[in-house]
Amino acid sequence: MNISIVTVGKLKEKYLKQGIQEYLKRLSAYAKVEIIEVADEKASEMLSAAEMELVKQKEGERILAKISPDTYVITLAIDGKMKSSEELADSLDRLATYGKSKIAFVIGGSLGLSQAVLQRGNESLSFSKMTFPHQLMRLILVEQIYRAFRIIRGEPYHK
Ligand SMILES: C[S@@+](CC[C@H](N)C(=O)[O-])C[C@H]1O[C@@H](n2cnc3c(N)ncnc32)[C@H](O)[C@@H]1O
Repeated sequence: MNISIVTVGKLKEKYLKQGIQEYLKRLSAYAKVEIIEVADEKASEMLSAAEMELVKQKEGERILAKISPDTYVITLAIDGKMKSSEELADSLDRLATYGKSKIAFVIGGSLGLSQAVLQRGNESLSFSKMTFPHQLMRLILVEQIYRAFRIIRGEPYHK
């Protein structure tokens, strides 16, 4: 299975980089996982609603340019569908069974995802009703993908 995680902006914090690298290393036993970063737009605190839409639209175009037509896309959004770790594992297992070998998880920038990206998504996944910083979301996501593979393989992992 080829999994890409399409994200907005460069990851700066060392502690997040280290955590993500650790899970990518562990995941290499189960799948090819790559992180694709697209450039973020400068977004000051003072933007109008129209300007915020434009930021999301521009970032969205960059995201969509990285996704091939045959990719199954899972957008991450606060108001997406919540799943347990077992349900996420089951979804990934089913996708593999039905021949969907290319999967992209998409994390928005500080203002979120554009409508165009949400519409491209085959499903939308929520990690709770809370808002997480997009850079921390990467770490949470790679851990949950790793957990999903351990569950699929029936391998022990702390609860
Ligand atoms: C800082 S959040 C954006 C907040 C923005 N107000 C919104 O509603 O999308 C940046 C990105 O992180 C991801 N994210 C943050 N919290 C999330 C959650 N609880 N569930 C799923 N994705 C989340 C989403 O992809 C979001 O676009």
